[in-house]
Amino acid sequence: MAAMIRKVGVIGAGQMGNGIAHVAALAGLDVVLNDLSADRLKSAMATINGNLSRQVSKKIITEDAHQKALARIGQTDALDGLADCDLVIETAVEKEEVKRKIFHDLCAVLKPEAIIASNTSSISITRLAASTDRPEKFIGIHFMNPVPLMELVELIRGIATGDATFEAAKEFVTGLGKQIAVSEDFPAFIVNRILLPMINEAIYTLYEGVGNVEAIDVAMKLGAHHPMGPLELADFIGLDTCLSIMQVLHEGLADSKYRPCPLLVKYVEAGWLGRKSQRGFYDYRGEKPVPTR
Ligand SMILES: CC(=O)CC(=O)SCCNC(=O)CCNC(=O)[C@H](O)C(C)(C)COP(=O)(O)OP(=O)(O)OC[C@H]1O[C@@H](n2cnc3c(N)ncnc32)[C@H](O)[C@@H]1OP(=O)(O)O
Ligand SMILES: NC(=O)C1=CN([C@@H]2O[C@H](COP(=O)(O)OP(=O)(O)OC[C@H]3O[C@@H](n4cnc5c(N)ncnc54)[C@H](OP(=O)(O)O)[C@@H]3O)[C@@H](O)[C@H]2O)C=CC1
Repeated sequence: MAAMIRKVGVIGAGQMGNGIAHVAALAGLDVVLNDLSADRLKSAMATINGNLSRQVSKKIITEDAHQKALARIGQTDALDGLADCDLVIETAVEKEEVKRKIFHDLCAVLKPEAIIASNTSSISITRLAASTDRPEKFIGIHFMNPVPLMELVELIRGIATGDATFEAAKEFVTGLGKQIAVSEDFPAFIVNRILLPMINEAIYTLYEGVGNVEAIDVAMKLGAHHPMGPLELADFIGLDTCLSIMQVLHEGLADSKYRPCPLLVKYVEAGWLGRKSQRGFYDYRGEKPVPTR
């Protein structure tokens, strides 16, 4: 584990923040999880506890490791609770103005030698770095969902990211037992540059009536051996996040092939964001997910 990274701050206690706190604590690091409300933090701790228990019942970790990891995670609803962290990873919503405001406020309280990272799915690391007081200590550390299960983390250097920051991030990620893929700082990096247009095309396939939700997901699961169908995966990622990534691709690469499907826009406008809001391409409110089209 990177000698200099002992305490990790995580901003945003959503599905990614929970996962990052979970794997960092299991790796023996002290973690401080931040979100806007105490209620959100309480439910995040319950989720992390449940996910650790799942790993105990699958014999992936011991009950002792579960309890020690939980005890390593502190919580704060104020950014100054992160002041003495060695690394702070931002995992708030995929909206550039929200992230820029967080970095501005964080820099005012965070110790100067600390590294700041964003888990953004798509937004320019160079641009986000420019909203901090330390672009040479800023980097993209992009985990995949669900964090405890997925092996890959993308590392993205902004134009100003220093070698020492890159090496410390690499050591941190490797210490979590993850593999690294290095991506240049272009919209949506590697995984989402390839994955999200596929998901968007699946939504066009639904929009144009080529197949219904079930047919599209079964086709890709059994016909292409994808572990989840593209619409099931979109719900899993979050439709708001999928739309934001497509918008960054569309604007950043100025190519109509990245146009977000109007049906995706409509679902987000309805507040049907997938699993996290209980409704998306499937309705999750009953015992089993039911297709909404
Ligand atoms: C958008 C971005 O910026 C980048 C991205 O992340 S893109 C998304 C990348 N991820 C993928 O493509 C995932 C594709 N799906 C898969 O690989 C597999 O379905 C999977 C690994 C997620 C699940 O594998 P599985 O063997 O079926 O797991 P299983 O034990 O049945 O668990 C499934 C469930 O637990 C989650 N899960 C399992 N163990 C977990 C753990 N320890 N912690 C957190 N979540 C866990 C699963 O997502 C799912 O949730 P529910 O039970 O609530 O429905
Ligand atoms: N979902 C995915 O598959 C992946 C997502 N990512 C990226 O990770 C980030 C988070 O995504 P995800 O976890 O799915 O999103 P979620 O919507 O699950 O969680 C985001 C969390 O951030 C909180 N939040 C919002 N604003 C602030 C703020 N100013 N300060 C602190 N917390 C805040 C939200 O609170 P509230 O709900 O109260 O607004 C929520 O708890 C995004 O940048 C996304 O692109 C990266 C890889 C995969």
